[in-house]
Amino acid sequence: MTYQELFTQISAKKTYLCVGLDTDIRKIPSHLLQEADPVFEFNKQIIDATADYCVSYKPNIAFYEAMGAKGWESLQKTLEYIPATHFTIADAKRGDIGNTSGLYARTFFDPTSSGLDFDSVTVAPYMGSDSVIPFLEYENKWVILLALTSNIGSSDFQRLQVEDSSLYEQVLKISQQWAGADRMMYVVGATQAPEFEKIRTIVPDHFLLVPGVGAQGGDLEEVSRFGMNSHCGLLVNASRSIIYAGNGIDFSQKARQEAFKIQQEMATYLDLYCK
Ligand SMILES: O=c1ccn([C@@H]2O[C@H](COP(=O)(O)O)[C@@H](O)[C@H]2O)c(=O)[nH]1
Repeated sequence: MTYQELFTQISAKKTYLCVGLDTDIRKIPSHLLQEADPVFEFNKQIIDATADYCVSYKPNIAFYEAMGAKGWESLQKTLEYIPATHFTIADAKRGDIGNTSGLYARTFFDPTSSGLDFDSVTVAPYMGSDSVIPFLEYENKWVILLALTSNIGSSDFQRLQVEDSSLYEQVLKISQQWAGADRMMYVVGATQAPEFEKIRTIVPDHFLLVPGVGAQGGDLEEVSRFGMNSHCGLLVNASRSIIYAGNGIDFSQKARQEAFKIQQEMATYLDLYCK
């Protein structure tokens, strides 16, 4: 999916919500456990219930890897079920020496090899350019580079001062030599709202993937006010607050209501701040 296609979806549906498919078999409603593939059945119902109100889905790969071969199978079926109109993110946080990164890229971007055909993958910048560039060798695929994450520990390294700015700002500056806003996004946590204004001076055009609203307490209004650009430029992720909004037979209805609530709020912010 291209930058323009993503913006077209956002404008048409008045939402920049990304639903996180962090599906933990220990947390899904018990009536699904009798299904042949409970994780896929859960995801399928969540997707059916929320697709109208979001533009993106982000399975966090940890939740699938933890289940071994069966988890990879559920992941593949889930990815195939997501409508082509929705931008897909493999939240895998990979990155290694170039030779190995090439194999990670193949895992998420080459369906003839792995069966997976994601639009994008999250990548850690720590090992530098040669660890990221192999992901960019796939046409029409995106790298989403970790910049300023939502967790407390983000200050351990990401906010360390390097020359005249913090390490995460250097990540934003230097990585722009590797790809433009049409192929690269950045992860910035919703819990870091005061930083968004500064971030927008460094990367005015890029999309930011923003996890941390809902369960982590980030403020959607603040993120939107300080982070939005003229092409929206935001994909705001919520995982647990949507997919586990209910735990009974009506779990998907509850998820739909939660996604609808966020979409309604986002429609207001698009009118106010997408300029
Ligand atoms: O900085 C980051 C980067 C990634 N994540 C991931 O996003 C979701 C958030 O889930 P919630 O349930 O909405 O809190 C999850 O997959 C994280 O691993 C993040 O939270 N922060």
